[in-house]
Amino acid sequence: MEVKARAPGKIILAGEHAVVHGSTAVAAAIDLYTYVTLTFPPRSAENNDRLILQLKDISLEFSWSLARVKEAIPYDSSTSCRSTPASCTDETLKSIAVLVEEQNLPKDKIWLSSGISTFLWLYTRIIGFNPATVVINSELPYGSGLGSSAALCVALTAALLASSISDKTRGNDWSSLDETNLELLNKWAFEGEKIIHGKPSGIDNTVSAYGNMIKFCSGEITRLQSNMPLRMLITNTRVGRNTKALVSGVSQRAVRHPDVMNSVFNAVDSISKELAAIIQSKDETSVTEKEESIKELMEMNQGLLQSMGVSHSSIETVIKTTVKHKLVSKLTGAGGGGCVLTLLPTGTVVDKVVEELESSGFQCFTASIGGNGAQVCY
Ligand SMILES: Nc1ncnc2c1ncn2[C@@H]1O[C@H](COP(=O)(O)OP(=O)(O)OP(=O)(O)O)[C@@H](O)[C@H]1O
Ligand SMILES: C[C@@](O)(CCO)CC(=O)[O-]
Ligand SMILES: [Mg+2]
Repeated sequence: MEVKARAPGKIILAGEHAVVHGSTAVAAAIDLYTYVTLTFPPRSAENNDRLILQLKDISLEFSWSLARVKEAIPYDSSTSCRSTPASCTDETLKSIAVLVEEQNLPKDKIWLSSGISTFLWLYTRIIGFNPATVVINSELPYGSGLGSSAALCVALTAALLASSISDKTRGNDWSSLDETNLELLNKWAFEGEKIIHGKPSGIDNTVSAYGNMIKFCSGEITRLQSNMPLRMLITNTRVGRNTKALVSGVSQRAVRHPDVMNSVFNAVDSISKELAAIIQSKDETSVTEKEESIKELMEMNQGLLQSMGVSHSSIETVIKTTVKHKLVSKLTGAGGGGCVLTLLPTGTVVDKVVEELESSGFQCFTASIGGNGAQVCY
């Protein structure tokens, strides 16, 4: 039996980091996906005692004997049920880390360890100790602020949950999960994100699961309906970074300067709320006026992100370059490198700015904003 699932990456239009501390943030799905294909071998097959993971786009394969996995991951019946998402304990995570170490990841791919640990946790909790081959392929740059970790957790969980849904309509079309399964999927994906991010807010897995555009605050989701054209240029600085470390850095700054950081987080909250209101507004305000307001909000958000300590010289270079072309930019996702968003007001011609950014070694692309969430195909 084979099940396929896909989940999109995302951009955060406003509110990253502050959202971890209870502020509002606004995020949208983009049309770049992570794909997961799950195949269960027939009982008679040769590899029916193994769990195999293939990362297609980076040409890596991992394989565990199920007996070894069973031995390493403590079995606790209270946490091994598909319908009750649970957190991975520190003890279990240590055992899983040993299973990952045994695969001897190449030194330059050590950053994949948390993703592989998350795979083992989600797989064994949702499916149990059954043999399968899981193939993962992603269109998203890894660790660049476009939610590669969340797309992995959401697509993988979608495939795992879908494999045991009895009411399957077979065919080649992608279909969304029903609300109940979507809610369950989002909870499991959040547990996966915890392994990769440490202390995620849940916004990345939520927008990847539900798609479209959302306003998110302390786990509360408001689906947004955009009433204006919204085009963004995405520039990947190609500077690698790690969301877990950046989130932890902001938390440490908040411990050192609680009053200042609370004011910063409150300001971000207001920015996100105002941005959501502009995007949804159906009043008489012209698109140009709305775009001017969004520009200013993005500029202020970037300033506050800088004061949280998550900007980077490469991000500043992108911002300065786009300002020369009268365009406004902000980092998106965790910062520290990764991707930068540049608002493209109606009628903007991007050729010149893209040329200048790419000549500095950055990679530019546009993506359609606010599309599908998680989908499955049987
Ligand atoms: N397709 C994948 N296969 C295996 N591991 C993955 C995959 N995608 C992401 N990961 C894991 O997620 C990590 C990157 O997650 P991280 O949260 O740091 O960045 P991001 O999600 O791309 O950006 P952001 O969180 O800012 O949106 C990688 O180091 C890897 O461990
Ligand atoms: C930096 C952060 O706010 C967004 C990462 O895309 C972390 C999170 O919300 O989990
Ligand atoms: Mg992430």
